[in-house]
Amino acid sequence: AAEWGYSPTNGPDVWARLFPQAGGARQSPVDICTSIASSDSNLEMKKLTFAYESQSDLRILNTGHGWKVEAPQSGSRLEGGPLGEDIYQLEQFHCHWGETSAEGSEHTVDGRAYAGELHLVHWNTTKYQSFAEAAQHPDGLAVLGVFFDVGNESNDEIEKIVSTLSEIKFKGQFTDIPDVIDPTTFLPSGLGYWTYLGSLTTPPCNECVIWIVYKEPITVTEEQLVQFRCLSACSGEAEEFIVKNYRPPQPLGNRALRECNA
Ligand SMILES: NS(=O)(=O)c1ccc(S(=O)(=O)NCc2cccs2)s1
Ligand SMILES: [Zn+2]
Repeated sequence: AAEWGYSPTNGPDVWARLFPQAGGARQSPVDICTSIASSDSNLEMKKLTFAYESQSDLRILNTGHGWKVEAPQSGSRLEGGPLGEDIYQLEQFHCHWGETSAEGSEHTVDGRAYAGELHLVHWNTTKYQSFAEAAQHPDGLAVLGVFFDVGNESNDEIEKIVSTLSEIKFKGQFTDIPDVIDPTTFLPSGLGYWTYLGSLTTPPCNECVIWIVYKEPITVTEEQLVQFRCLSACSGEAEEFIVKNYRPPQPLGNRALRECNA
């Protein structure tokens, strides 16, 4: 079967042919129209809380669509906010970027794209026995989205990722990140967020994600994004750089978009 990707022949506009869910009514990402976001009082009451472990030797993989850090953290907990009474556990994190820093995020805010977007993927361990099972249910996954702004300060935690990319230039390659990674450091200082019910933003586009998108971006440098774009989408000598791997916004439809100004 033809491999999905982000080019005109295998990109977001044709995913629904191979992956029917991609044409569903609760797809992600979406454009966050700040004027329709409703500040929902009970989000304020149930504070979103997270607790992560610092881990070293996490495996980073070139998936052919970007890099992904496998971080199954049985000790991590994400709960509260829009997550009801369930506890979600970190499974992996990855990010999306564009050919230039004028684009790259998946979610947009009042039509504005950021230079990239980090996704911390969690699954509902209260209700489900595995990540794969959770991904088959409407409340199975919770993904924290963090926007990237380009600035002069290099992001030290992202630098730990960047420093391994030369070892995983080709699709299928993986290596261990020697540095200690603390996922908390990826989060912005301001913890206000928007939340809505959506999907995976890549095939199979399962409609199983409770999205939590932080309002405040974190800063990375242009050089760090340039390094992301040097990853190859192929496993062999042929070089096809992963210069963009974001899905454009999908219709919000009649979904509620809520905000919490933590
Ligand atoms: N951009 S995003 O955070 O919405 C993700 C897209 C894919 C993700 S996954 O790596 O968790 N695979 C999901 C699965 C594949 C098959 C069964 S579940 S997370
Ligand atoms: Zn993602």
